[in-house]
Amino acid sequence: MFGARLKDIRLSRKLKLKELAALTGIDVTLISRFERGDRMPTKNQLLLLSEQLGVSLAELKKEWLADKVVALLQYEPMAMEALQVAESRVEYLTSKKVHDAPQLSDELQAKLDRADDLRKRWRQAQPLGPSQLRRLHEFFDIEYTFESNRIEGNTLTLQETALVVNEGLTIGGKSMREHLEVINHSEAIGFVRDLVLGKEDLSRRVVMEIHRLILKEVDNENAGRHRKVPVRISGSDTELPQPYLLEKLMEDYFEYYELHSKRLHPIILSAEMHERLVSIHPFVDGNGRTSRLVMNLILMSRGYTRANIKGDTQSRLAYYRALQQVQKNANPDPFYHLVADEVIRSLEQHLELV
Ligand SMILES: Nc1ncnc2c1ncn2[C@@H]1O[C@H](COP(=O)(O)OP(=O)(O)OP(=O)(O)O)[C@@H](O)[C@H]1O
Repeated sequence: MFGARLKDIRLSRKLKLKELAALTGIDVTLISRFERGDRMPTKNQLLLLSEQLGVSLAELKKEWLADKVVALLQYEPMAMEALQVAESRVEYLTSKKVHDAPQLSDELQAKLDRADDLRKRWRQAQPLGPSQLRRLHEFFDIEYTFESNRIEGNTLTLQETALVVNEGLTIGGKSMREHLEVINHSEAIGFVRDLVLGKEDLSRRVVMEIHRLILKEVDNENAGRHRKVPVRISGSDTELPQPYLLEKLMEDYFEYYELHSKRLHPIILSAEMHERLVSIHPFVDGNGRTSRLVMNLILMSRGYTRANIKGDTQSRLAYYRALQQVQKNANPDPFYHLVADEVIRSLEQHLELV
């Protein structure tokens, strides 16, 4: 217990109560109450006590926090269950170093610098004429829909995707679902573009709306709603959070964004928000497509062009492996590189066409 520990340390330092009070500036009766467990010090008082007693703040704080948890749970019949739930949340938050800025290698920093140079050139090329803009959109939107849906297993070719989106044609031998996936993804790109134009930032509403568009008519019951069942990612043994954790994890997700949106490089931020969303996996289906659109909303709203992660087998496996590196080894580096490479490639392609 905190009080007993505090008293032990004070006595081991051969200090009387009033001596510690004089050293810390904390009232003598208050310190006596701390030691009896009648009162708890504030964070500031904790710091003063640790400094004057020559004991690490972490050591004191551990006892202090444990007492707070006990005080909260001691008369609750569900105390042990609540602790288990809290434990997995805390594990998630600490493993992701939620509040730390990541360390970037020189190689990665060089890529970010290169992307920023290209972005500057892309900005200088603005504004584009309406017909040029339309051609660019047509070209890159179709390619993006094709690749993102290919990752998910959609079998329409690039040409077929273009025919469905541009001409409204139906492709013989392909399911209704595959057609809807193409149309929906294309609509979701339009939604993201409107957000960028209207300067609307990432938010819960935005994520839910992107997801709703992705699953519209394909699975209306789950479109724009969190899953209520446990899920697995096929071919991966990554443990995904139980449904009852989703609300809190999504709250943390948006809190992370708020805390980091102005601190991280936009490419790193977009990679983080992508990876975090797929690792929470809040939806029964469509998590990948939604997360890739979220990543692109972040990039586009900061003046970059879209990162288009490819759906061929080799690229898909590299993408999955990079995600797995974050989930299993808390190593985001390969995923940062992957996103940075795609942003650079995309900017180069856009610049070639203007
Ligand atoms: N360890 C992992 N291995 C593979 N995919 C992972 C992993 N962790 C997260 N994911 C993400 O999960 C997505 C698959 O989830 P889900 O099937 O819900 O999404 P989808 O949009 O329907 O499909 P897809 O993302 O394949 O297009 C992958 O695309 C990837 O973004």
